[in-house]
Amino acid sequence: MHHLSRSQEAKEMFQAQSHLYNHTFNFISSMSLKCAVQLRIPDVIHDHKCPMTLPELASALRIHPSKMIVFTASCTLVPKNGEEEEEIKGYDLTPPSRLLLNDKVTGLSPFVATMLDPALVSPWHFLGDWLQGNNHDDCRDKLNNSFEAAHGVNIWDYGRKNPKFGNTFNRAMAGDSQLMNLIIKDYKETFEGINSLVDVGGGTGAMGRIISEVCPGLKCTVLDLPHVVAGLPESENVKFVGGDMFESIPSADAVLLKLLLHGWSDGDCVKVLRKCKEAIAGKNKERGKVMIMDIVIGQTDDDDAQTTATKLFSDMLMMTVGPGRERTEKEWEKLFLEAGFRRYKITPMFELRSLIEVFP
Ligand SMILES: C[S@@+](CC[C@H](N)C(=O)[O-])C[C@H]1O[C@@H](n2cnc3c(N)ncnc32)[C@H](O)[C@@H]1O
Ligand SMILES: O=c1cc(-c2ccc(O)cc2)oc2c(O)c(O)ccc12
Repeated sequence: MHHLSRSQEAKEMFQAQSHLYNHTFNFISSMSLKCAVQLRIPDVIHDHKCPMTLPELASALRIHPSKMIVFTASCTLVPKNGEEEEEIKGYDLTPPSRLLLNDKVTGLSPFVATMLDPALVSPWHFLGDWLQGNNHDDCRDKLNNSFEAAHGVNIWDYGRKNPKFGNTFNRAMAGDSQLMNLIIKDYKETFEGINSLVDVGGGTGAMGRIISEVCPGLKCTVLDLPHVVAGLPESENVKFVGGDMFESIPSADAVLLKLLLHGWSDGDCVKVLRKCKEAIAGKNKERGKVMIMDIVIGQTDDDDAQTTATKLFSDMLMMTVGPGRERTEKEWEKLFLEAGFRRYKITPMFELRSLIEVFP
């Protein structure tokens, strides 16, 4: 084929156009992933027990084969080659799509579905106006974030008023906690000498149950909003308390804050941390500590580009769905000192999460 030679300037413009369209269409990757989760494609392939051809998959999903191409373009499927180089035997699961299986140990399908639920996506349409302080509804008081601009209430009141969303959100967070099953044993000594633990904002208790399985003597109290913990089944070692962490936190040897503080402003974090300090003051002073499992920006020098980008997306997300943000070590340290703590220790746990132990 004969190409007319283009000027360098025109070439750069068309490359720029392609780049721009790529960013514009990036949401299609997310939405294809959401659709794959909705259709339970990972479970269908897993249940088939060997790679599936596109016609087999299309038939199992009751989808026209021509429409299957969209899923091969998302990260959920990988082609398995046959003997001939060009021959594709079928499609199999990738490591990320294995995490989407409805499995007891891992299970991130609810996380994907919730993060891409219209309730969490619609606030992005309000971001520009919210950043400039232009609220659509003049009658409303100052709105704290784009979620409030979109829905008129904060995410927790929205979850209370819309139980379907609230339950989905809680399942998403429980799925994130389930992954801790893979490494919790490595952190057993972190809980040594601790007889009681309060998991503040612990949702439906997934983390409490995981910890109590590896530390059988440990009594765990899960504090969360009353509508979140109402009617949840308790066990000998995992109990629930409905309340408000800004008002009071039950006393214990240690307090756990998993993915909690990143959802709040610096001022709110300092208030919660002061309440945590009161909660651990009375008991086992030697061992008393706050254990934070959260994101640290720039955690290690060898954070790969994808991990860094994911943390920065998360920073934008926290600003959009709430008053929160992700923090660097320096920013975390400032909160601890302001709340009256003296010392902390950061241990990177895995790509997206660190354990920060904070001592009075
Ligand atoms: C992002 S979720 C984290 C859940 C859990 N820690 C985890 O990692 O799976 C934050 C939790 O904080 C709870 N929460 C929000 N405001 C709260 C408050 N004032 N007092 C207690 N819990 C609260 C929410 O209901 C939610 O379960
Ligand atoms: O909607 C969310 C999502 C998260 C979240 C982000 C990144 C992760 O690696 C895990 C979880 O956390 C939230 C949160 O803490 C909050 O207060 C409100 C909403 C969300």
